Amino acid sequence: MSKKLKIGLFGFGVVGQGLYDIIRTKNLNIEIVKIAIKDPAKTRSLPAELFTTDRDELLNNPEINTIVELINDTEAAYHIVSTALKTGKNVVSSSKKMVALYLQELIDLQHEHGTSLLYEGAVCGSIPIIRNLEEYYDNELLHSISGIFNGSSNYILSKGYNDNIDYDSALKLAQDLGFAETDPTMDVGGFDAKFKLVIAATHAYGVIVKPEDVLNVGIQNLAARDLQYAREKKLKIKLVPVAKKLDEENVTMFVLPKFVHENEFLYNVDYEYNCVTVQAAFADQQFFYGKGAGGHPTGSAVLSDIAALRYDYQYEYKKAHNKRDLQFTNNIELNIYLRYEDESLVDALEFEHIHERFYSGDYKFVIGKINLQNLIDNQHRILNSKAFVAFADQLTGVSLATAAKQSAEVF
Ligand SMILES: NC(=O)C1=CN([C@@H]2O[C@H](COP(=O)(O)OP(=O)(O)OC[C@H]3O[C@@H](n4cnc5c(N)ncnc54)[C@H](OP(=O)(O)O)[C@@H]3O)[C@@H](O)[C@H]2O)C=CC1
Ligand SMILES: N[C@@H](CC=O)C(=O)O
Repeated sequence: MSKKLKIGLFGFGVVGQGLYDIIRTKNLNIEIVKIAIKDPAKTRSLPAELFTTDRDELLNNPEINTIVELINDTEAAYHIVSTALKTGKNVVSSSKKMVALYLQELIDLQHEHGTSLLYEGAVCGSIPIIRNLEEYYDNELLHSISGIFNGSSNYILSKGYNDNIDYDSALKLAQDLGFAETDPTMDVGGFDAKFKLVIAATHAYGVIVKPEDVLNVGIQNLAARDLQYAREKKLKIKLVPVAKKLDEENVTMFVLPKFVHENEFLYNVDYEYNCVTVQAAFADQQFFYGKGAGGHPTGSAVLSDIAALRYDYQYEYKKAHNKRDLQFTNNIELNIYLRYEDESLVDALEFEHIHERFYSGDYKFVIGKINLQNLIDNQHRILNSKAFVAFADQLTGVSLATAAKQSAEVF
C-alpha cells in the first residue's frame, strides 16, 4: 500500500511549474501543501496562499513528509535538503550542482537519519539513468558510460551545425526555452555535464569524486574553422562526458568536446536531447535517449522519484559500499585536436606524440597524444587564449588508453 505524500515544494520556475502541470493531470495520492519561492512580487498562476518565502514554513511543518527541491541556488538548496533529511523528511532534488558538490555528506545524512534523497531529474532530464545504474546494472561490469548530458550546449551545437544559427543567438534561444542554467557558463563550459557525470559515476562505479578534480572543457571557444574541419571529415562536434574503467583499480572521467562519427549513437542526438551510452561487459553497448532539459521532461523524472518515495525507495549506494578498490585517476593519455594561436601553448601541453600538424594563415592545429593531467594544468590558459580542444579518437583511430597500458576497447 503506498503512503500519502504531503509535499513541500521549493521552486516554481521551469521545473517546478513543469512538475505541477504533470501532477494536476494525475490522480495520485499526493498533495502539494505549500510552495516556497524567492520573489514574493512575481505573478503566479496559482492562489497566493499556496506560496511563501519562508523556508521554515515547509521545513518545520510536521504535516509535510516530503520535500521537493527544484531551486536555482546551490547553497540554499544544500541547506534545505540537508535540514529536511535530518528532520525525517524524504527529499527529491533536481539540483545537480548541489548533489555533485555535497554527495558524500548527503549519503552520510541519509544513512544517519534513515531518510531518502532521490535525484533522477538532476541527471539527463527525462532519461531514467540513475535507478538503472543503481539497480539494473548492479552486477554488470561497466566498461564506460558516456553520452550527451547537457541539453543547452547540444542545442547550440545543433543549431550551428544543422541550421546555421550563430552561437549567441542559439544560446539566447536555449535560455528562452528554459533549458539553460541561470549562469549559462555552467552549460557551455561543461560544468553542468561534469556535475551529472560525477553523480552518474557514483552509481556506476561507486567512486565519489570531487567535481573540481575532473576536467571540463566546454564549447565556448568553438570557431567556424573547427566546424568546417569537422564537416570536411564527415564528423560532428558534440560535448561529451566520459567515465571509463581503465583496469581493476582505476576509473577516469572528463568532459571534452569530441569529434563524433556517424556510426556513433550520439551523432544523431540533436538539440535539447540527451543520451547515455553504456558499454557493459555482457550486455555490450546500450543506449538511452530522451529530452535532457525543459520543464515537462525534467518534471516527469521528478514525479517518478516522488512516486518511488510512496514505497520508501532509497538508493542503496551498493557499489560505493562494496568498493572494490577502484580509484579515480587523471593519469591517462588521450588524443586531442588543438586549434591554437599561441605556439607556446603547444610547448606547455608537452604532447607525447604528434599525429598531424597544420598551418595555413591564421588556422593552426595539432592532433596528438597528451596526458590528461597536462590538459588540466593548462585548462585556464586554453580558455583564455581562445584555443579549442576536442577529444580526437575519431581523427586518430586510437581509443582511450591508460598511461601505463594500451586498451583496445572503444567506448
Ligand atoms: N531547466 C531545466 O531544464 C532543468 C533544470 N534543472 C535544475 O533544476 C533547478 C531549477 O531549475 P529551473 O526550474 O530551470 O530554474 P528557474 O530559474 O526557472 O526557477 C528557480 C526557482 O527557484 C526559486 N528559488 C530560488 N532560490 C530560492 C530559495 N532560496 N528559496 C525558495 N525558492 C527559491 C525561484 O523563485 P522565484 O520564482 O521567486 O524566482 C524559482 O521559482 C536548478 O538546480 C537546475 O539546475 C535540472 C534539470 C533540468
Ligand atoms: N541546463 C541544463 C538543464 C538540465 O539539466 C541543460 O541544458 O541540460
